[in-house]
Amino acid sequence: MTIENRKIKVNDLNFYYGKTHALKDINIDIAEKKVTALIGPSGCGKSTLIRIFNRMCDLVPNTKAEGTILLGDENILLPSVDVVKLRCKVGMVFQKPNPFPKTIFQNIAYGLEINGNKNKDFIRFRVEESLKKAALWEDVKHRLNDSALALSGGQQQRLCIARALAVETEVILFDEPCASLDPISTSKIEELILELKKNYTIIIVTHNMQQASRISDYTAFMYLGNLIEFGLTDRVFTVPQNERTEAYLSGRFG
Ligand SMILES: Nc1ncnc2c1ncn2[C@@H]1O[C@H](COP(=O)(O)OP(=O)(O)OP(=O)(O)O)[C@@H](O)[C@H]1O
Repeated sequence: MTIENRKIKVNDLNFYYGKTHALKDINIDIAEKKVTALIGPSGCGKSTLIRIFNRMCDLVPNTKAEGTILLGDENILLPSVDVVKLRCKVGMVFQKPNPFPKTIFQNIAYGLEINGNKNKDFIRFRVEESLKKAALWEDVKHRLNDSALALSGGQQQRLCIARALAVETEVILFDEPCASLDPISTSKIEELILELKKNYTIIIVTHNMQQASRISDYTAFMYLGNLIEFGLTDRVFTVPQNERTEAYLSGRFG
């Protein structure tokens, strides 16, 4: 499927963990400032695919990636890519909120400081701006020096989102961001994702089909390392073209 306003282009991507062929000939375009959901049964390669977009997969020994992934014009799979810079552009939010055991303020300032920002006014401005964008400012503005670990699970997840937004982020990867949250915190994160897509390109892995249909513009269905079907979410959910997509969406496997 051709996407207008493409932010990422994946060409003939194969990925191996040792002998395990986890991603097979993946070709997919990710639209700019839209939400793309990756769905499919356990072990189909969703997390592997999302983790390649900021080279988190490099952290696993004995892996191999083949093919190209263009972010703008840059092939992010090239060994010469500066992964620290890449991870600033392509931020990630995990299943379980993982704030640093530091204050709320320091959690967000950290990414700016390791990027060489020394201007305290700028850092304060960015911390406030990021917390506002993550809909957390009102909750924490009077206690920025409290430990981040004292926040609720939903607040911690919004803090992790704010942390991802503080640097020069263009793409945000969400790997099952609501899996450990209650329904109210989940709906806040969903609202936030819809707000964030005005300015950011978003890719989300989810096991929750309702969530995928509520918040995504495009859906990719994966199975055994293959990309089986990809298209506009409304179309994939209402008239799936592949029988495995249809079986998965109707709860017949997975
Ligand atoms: N660190 C690893 N080392 C070896 N094999 C791995 C590793 N991580 C994943 N795999 C394998 O790669 C394949 C894809 O796994 P992946 O975690 O990407 O699937 P998934 O669709 O995200 O699954 P889930 O929904 O259960 O999280 C599986 O066969 C898995 O066993």
